[in-house]
Amino acid sequence: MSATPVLTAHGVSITYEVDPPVQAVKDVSLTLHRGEILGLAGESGCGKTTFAYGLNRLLKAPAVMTGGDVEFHDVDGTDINVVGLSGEGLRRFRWDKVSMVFQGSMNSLNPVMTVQAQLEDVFITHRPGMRKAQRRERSAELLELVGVDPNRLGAFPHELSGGMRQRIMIAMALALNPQVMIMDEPTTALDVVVQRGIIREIMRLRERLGFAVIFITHDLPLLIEISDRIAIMRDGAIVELDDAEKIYHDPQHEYTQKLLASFPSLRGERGDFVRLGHGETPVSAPTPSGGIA
Ligand SMILES: Nc1ncnc2c1ncn2[C@@H]1O[C@H](COP(=O)(O)OP(=O)(O)OP(=O)(O)O)[C@@H](O)[C@H]1O
Repeated sequence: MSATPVLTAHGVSITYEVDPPVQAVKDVSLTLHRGEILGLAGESGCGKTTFAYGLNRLLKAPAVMTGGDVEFHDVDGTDINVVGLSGEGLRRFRWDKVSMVFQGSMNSLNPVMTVQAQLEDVFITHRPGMRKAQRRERSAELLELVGVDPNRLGAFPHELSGGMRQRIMIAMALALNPQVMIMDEPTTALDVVVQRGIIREIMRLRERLGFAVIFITHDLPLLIEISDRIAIMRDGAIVELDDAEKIYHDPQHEYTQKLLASFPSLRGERGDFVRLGHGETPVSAPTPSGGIA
């Protein structure tokens, strides 16, 4: 993992303009480094999703960004002011540079279109120069990347399990080789075994393709295992941000300590959840030092 920034948020504040107004995000600053997994943890309602939407310019009324900047530092050296994007610029930025996977995204697949048609749609919209054969080839390659048999390209969403559909959403988010993926509770709706399989896949893909991840969940034990750094959010603000190892062994903020204490399962070795299944041999997972365990 490098210490080169890929996405920077400065003093982001977001309010839902309802009566009375809800200030959901309060002056949040955060730097995501190229290739890192940054976990964002906090109780339900603390503002994680609102902040993630703000990062990717996905906020809709009544949510308003009342302050702050978001900057994307492209691999080609260009800095993009995300808050200032609109129209075509915004369309090109989303999915291409920063993509997003949500908890419920597996249900947002179109029920009357095959997987193939939905993957190809991404290319038709964003890569109009691509020929049909190239689109097909890339769609098959993407399914393979996320561990789904390319023979399933002709399937409709209802013919696939929840885990497979979520993998397909991850394939779509990967389609244009984004430099950042924002994952908001991407596996929460799935059972633990399927969840572990998908998380492992994300870790492997990250190793292979080098994108950075903002991984949002209230599941702190999971974040401790997979993240390089963790930000703890409470009531719209980040109260602590540090290396995962430090958050686990030496949390500074009282709220972080409380949050950790609320997970009695946090007793095993860091990495066990992802690496060790029932009787399985360990697979590669990043360690806090950035190496492979
Ligand atoms: N459309 C809305 N109108 C008014 N308030 C909202 C709206 N959406 C969210 N909020 C409020 O904004 C705050 C932050 O919500 P947000 O969904 O970002 O939290 P979260 O940490 O992602 O929670 P969860 O883990 O449950 O998804 C909460 O107080 C919530 O009630």
